Amino acid sequence: MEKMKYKRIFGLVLDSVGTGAADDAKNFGDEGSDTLGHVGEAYKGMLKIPNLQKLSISNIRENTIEGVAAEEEPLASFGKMKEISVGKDSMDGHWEMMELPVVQKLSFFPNGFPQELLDKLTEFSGRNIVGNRPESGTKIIEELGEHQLETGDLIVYTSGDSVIQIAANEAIIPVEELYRICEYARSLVNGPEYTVGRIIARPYIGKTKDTFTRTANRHDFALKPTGKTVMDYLQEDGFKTIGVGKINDIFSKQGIDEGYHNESNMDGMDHVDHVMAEDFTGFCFINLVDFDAMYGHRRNPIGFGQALMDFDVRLGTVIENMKQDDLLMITADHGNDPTFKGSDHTRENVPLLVYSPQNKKSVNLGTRKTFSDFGATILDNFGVQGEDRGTSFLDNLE
Ligand SMILES: O=P(O)(O)O[C@H]1O[C@H](CO)[C@@H](O)[C@H]1O
Ligand SMILES: [Mn+2]
Ligand SMILES: [Mn+2]
Repeated sequence: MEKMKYKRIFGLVLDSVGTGAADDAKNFGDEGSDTLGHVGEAYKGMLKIPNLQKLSISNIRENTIEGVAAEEEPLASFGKMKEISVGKDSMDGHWEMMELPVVQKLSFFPNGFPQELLDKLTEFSGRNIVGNRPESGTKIIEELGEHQLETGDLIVYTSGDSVIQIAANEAIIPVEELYRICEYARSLVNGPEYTVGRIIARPYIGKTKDTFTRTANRHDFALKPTGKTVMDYLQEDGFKTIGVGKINDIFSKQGIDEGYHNESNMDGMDHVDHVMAEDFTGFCFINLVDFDAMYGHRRNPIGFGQALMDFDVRLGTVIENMKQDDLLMITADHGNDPTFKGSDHTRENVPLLVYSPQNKKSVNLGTRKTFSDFGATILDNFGVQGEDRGTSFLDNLE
């Protein structure tokens, strides 16, 4: 293939690592949110992310991240991306990156779920339902977990996203049973009346409210992609597609040849190291979810910063291991400012860092009009025709 500039492309999504309120943040009540900026402020100059810094994480911003200087000679090309999908959840963000922006109306449940849905869940599972409101997942198990241990009731809750989340103590509702209930819930909300982005199984362990801990058996049952994605088109043309972490759930495995489940960010980076040692031609799409699930939603800026610093060390290894014809693109799927009100995602622009050892220059890629530019660039590289919903920046990279 004559045009193929890069043989392997690694797309690395730092889940929820946004870089400042998007211009439509007001519509979401998210004006003033800035995940990276506020994590930097919480660290008062002590946030040490030298590899992200080298790649130019502060160069993309109007004000640099505290303690992280803008580089004079950055290693990567850099920019930001703006989201056009109607929501600010992981599914919206990742689908849009793969040229499938979510423009249909999804169902949200700010006042709890409709009774008919709850009745069906009870009938299927033989269990009563408690919760039934938007809430933080760790708060709701603290509140209702002991009740669940006594009664076996299901804890069903939502958030600002289009989600039905079901929390279940593994000791009393086995994970397999929980998954079956979630699959059933999935079948109820694929439209047209209710169209829900994700059903999320939230298993946890522990005997008392102070010791309840969620486990890595979390599983997301997303809406099936409503059309073809960049990964489908790559696969059809014989290029290899690999999903690491939540990617597999978010696309219901559609368009993915080889998938890896992550136990944590560090486990995810182990998978990345493993995949990098393989010889393939194609695209590896990676999601690291701890930033979001463990620190963003928990509104814990110190934990968030530590996760960034831990990731940064592993990023150093990735950079060292990259081959001449590899391309690394680092971005995020939405924001989740750990200093913001509430516990929901925040509508932010996301960083875009694009690095290859073969590139000689650092180019400012500006603010991309849609996350789909990410996928368009991948297709352009491999000479594959897709939906043309984004603008490739391949030719900007030198
Ligand atoms: O509070 P927890 O259970 O982590 O849930 C959060 O995780 C979901 C998926 O990102 C979000 O919609 C938010 O509700
Ligand atoms: Mn996400
Ligand atoms: Mn989240």
